[in-house]
Amino acid sequence: MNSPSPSLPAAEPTLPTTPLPAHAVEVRGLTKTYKAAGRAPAKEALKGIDLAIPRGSLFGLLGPNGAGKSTLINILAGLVNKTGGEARIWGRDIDREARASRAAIGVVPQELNIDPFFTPRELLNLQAGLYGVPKSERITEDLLKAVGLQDKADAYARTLSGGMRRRLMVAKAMVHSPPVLVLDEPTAGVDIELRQMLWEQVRALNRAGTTVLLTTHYLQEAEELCDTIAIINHGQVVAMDSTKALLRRLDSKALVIQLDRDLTSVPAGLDGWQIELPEPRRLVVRYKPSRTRVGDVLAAIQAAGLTIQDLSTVETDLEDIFLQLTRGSHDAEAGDPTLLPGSRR
Ligand SMILES: Nc1ncnc2c1ncn2[C@@H]1O[C@H](COP(=O)(O)OP(=O)(O)OP(=O)(O)O)[C@@H](O)[C@H]1O
Repeated sequence: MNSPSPSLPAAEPTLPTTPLPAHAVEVRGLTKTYKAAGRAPAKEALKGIDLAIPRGSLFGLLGPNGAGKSTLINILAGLVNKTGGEARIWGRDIDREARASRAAIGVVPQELNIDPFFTPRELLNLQAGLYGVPKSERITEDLLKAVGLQDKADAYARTLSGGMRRRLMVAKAMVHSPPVLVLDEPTAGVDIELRQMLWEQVRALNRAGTTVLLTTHYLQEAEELCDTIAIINHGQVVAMDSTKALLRRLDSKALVIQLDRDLTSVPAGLDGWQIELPEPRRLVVRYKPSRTRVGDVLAAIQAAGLTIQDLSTVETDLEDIFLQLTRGSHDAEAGDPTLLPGSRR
């Protein structure tokens, strides 16, 4: 497979020239209530979302199932009508300047709905036509190259592999050179190799100037790829910060202690600690570095008559923060925040 080229078509838009906005996307007090239908009651999917996505960022939108991510993206893409609030894409209001705001965004949906009887070149030209891009301004060949599909430019889409189809979808979303690209769960269900490749492609697009907004269920994906992250839960933003700051925010560490003998339960002398015994010879102690010194933890272990054979510390990761902020909202994802190292992914 060809690697996507890092040199992608310039992302700065051919929209009427006004000063570049500080924020590629700005959302204020956005609400959405789906009306009651049949027996289904009305559903307040977004309850006043405020979001500011810096121009040039690689922004991750995280949240458990049903948090409102798709609703938010679909409102930005002009596919769902909001109930209240405001949204601007590249400085263009989605109501008052609907055409301009839509021209500023490209959306890669989760489903790979590609017409199997078109070739990638035909498909991109067709899409460019839909966006009214004149033939002389089309960037079909650049896009095919950028996503590593120039060799497949004239092959029927049905003969493309899953990975190629995904890359074609990214190219399709870029035909009108939008400065903002939205990817809905870009690597859902893809294998590790393809995921790495798609990440590299997303990074390349971002380096070339495109602001990227992606939703993901994979916390590792957000942690590795995104410079800024918003976590939404029950239709509200519960955290928005740089990935680094978010990771610093949780004052928590885990000490993993290997013992010299098997235990059947945590010794009574350690009752006051947040402690678990995932294996007969392994204790995991969670503590707050701002309040507890690691020496105190070790002293307590020794005072309980245990001999430490080996130990290591585990830093907080995004999963801890996610679980802390969305705890109780979703059975499958909001489990015990003291999930043990090694049992997470
Ligand atoms: N067309 C609709 N009519 C009624 N309710 C809807 C509709 N679309 C979404 N909802 C509800 O709105 C809430 C938010 O859904 P949304 O799809 O935006 O969440 P999500 O975060 O994208 O979840 P997922 O990760 O599962 O796609 C959910 O409770 C969902 O059931």
